[in-house]
Amino acid sequence: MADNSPFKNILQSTALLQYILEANAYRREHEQLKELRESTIKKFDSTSVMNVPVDEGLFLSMLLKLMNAKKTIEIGVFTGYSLLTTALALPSDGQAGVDHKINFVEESQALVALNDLLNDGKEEEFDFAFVDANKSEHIKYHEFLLKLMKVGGVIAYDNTLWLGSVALSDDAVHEDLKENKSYLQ
Ligand SMILES: C[S@@+](CC[C@H](N)C(=O)[O-])C[C@H]1O[C@@H](n2cnc3c(N)ncnc32)[C@H](O)[C@@H]1O
Repeated sequence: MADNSPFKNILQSTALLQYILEANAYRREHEQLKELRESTIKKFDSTSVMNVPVDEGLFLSMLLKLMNAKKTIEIGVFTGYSLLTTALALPSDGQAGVDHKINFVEESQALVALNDLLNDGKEEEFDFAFVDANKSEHIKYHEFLLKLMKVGGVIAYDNTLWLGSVALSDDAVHEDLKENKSYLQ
């Protein structure tokens, strides 16, 4: 979320966010994640980048390590910032790199992939899930994930606070959104 964000009302705390990023998050970002973030910005332009922000990546990483998560599921990959964050946070079992930690399912419909996992007998196998795909399907993902997660597992949803808009008046949100219709997609 950069200074040039078009969401004037939604992002009232840009200065605070910038401080968090510069004083803390950027300094702790893994080298490969930095490379991925920069090449994503180069390829798609900075205003349309959908990767999770650096501070959120660090939070996910901390959560995974605290939980000692071993098996996770991610819905909504884009260029893989949160996926690589997760892979780097999982234990390596003595092997180098992260390839062996990722089973990428190339399926444009997450609901199909989730259903396949259940049909393959993966019930109660996952410690952690991160959901960052089609927002209107979140509730359906949730129903599948409840079956796929172990008891005590954690399901994390991106955009839960919707850039802070949940705390704003409808008028303020609409003022931002009318100029940024893509935000609703
Ligand atoms: C916001 S991006 C994910 C960003 C990613 N978590 C990251 O940090 O780089 C959303 C992704 O979900 C994918 N997506 C949208 N609808 C989907 C669906 N129904 N099934 C699977 N993936 C979907 C999009 O193609 C896009 O890659």
